[in-house]
Amino acid sequence: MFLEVKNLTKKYSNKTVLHSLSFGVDQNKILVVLGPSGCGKSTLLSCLNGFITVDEGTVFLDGQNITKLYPEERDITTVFQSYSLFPHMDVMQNLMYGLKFKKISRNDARKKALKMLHLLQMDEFSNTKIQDLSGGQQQRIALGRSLIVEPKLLLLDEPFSNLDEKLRLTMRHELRQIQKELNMTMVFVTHDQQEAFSIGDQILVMDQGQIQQIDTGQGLYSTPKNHFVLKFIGDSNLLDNGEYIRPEDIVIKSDSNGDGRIEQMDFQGSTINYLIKYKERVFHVTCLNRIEPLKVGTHVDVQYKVSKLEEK
Ligand SMILES: Nc1ncnc2c1ncn2[C@@H]1O[C@H](COP(=O)(O)OP(=O)(O)OP(=O)(O)O)[C@@H](O)[C@H]1O
Repeated sequence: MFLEVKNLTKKYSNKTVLHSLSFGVDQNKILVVLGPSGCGKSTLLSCLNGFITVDEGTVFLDGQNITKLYPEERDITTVFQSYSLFPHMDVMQNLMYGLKFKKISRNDARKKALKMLHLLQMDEFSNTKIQDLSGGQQQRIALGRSLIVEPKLLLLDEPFSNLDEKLRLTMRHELRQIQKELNMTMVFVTHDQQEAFSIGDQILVMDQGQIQQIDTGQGLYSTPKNHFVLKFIGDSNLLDNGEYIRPEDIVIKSDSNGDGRIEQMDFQGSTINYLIKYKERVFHVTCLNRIEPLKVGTHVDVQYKVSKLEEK
């Protein structure tokens, strides 16, 4: 494993925030750390980049034990939610800043910065002042400034959460393109499961400082290991004994003799969400928008597929 974390524990004045975490990330892959607010995501990143010290455990990067190194001794850069660019410098100066501490000529630094601008699709902004950039453009430059020093590991702490929905989608796509182009290894923190699905090669689901499951997005969705993951990832209709039905696993058809009834209809565009009453219970149902939406009060025939948690 390129990044290997073993039994990492972090306490804040006797309160354990990270409980003996062990996981790894292969080279050139993106691990997404996904969990609710306060579960310890940012603390984990700070343990990796060395901003805080760990109480127990080890961190190996590319075979080197970096657990006790100072941040500047680790070959790791971090992109934050706030862009933390230098407002008095222009785009090129911001990009070239990190290279000042590397032994490369000013000319080579300039070439690298121009190449990075091109990769970020921002060629025409080289001399633009930071305050004249939009939020999305600033975050691109912040990303470029971290990437230009070619760190072994890039950490990203909710980097797109200040951007609007559409830009977030674009940035996710662009990040994956850039990651492939530069062969970067990344740990990306988010509380947004759609973001985790679209970015992560692997997703580490965390709750209260404990790893709940590490898997691909598809793996988490199709085989959640416990109730937390089941409830946190996607929507589901919980039954008894660890059984559940995903909303898309219920098929409804208008049928005046059917024993289901539409209680609510929520039009979403490409999909339609329904609440149906069936056998004295309420179920969430998601259908593709292929037929005319069923009206509240319509009786429906109900077919479904039940899934089961491996652990209860
Ligand atoms: N410097 C600190 N001193 C004491 N407790 C802290 C400190 N920093 C974080 N904590 C606590 O540690 C826990 C984890 O916080 P952390 O910021 O890592 O969570 P998070 O998952 O990143 O949350 P969010 O998504 O809201 O940013 C929380 O209970 C928080 O209150």
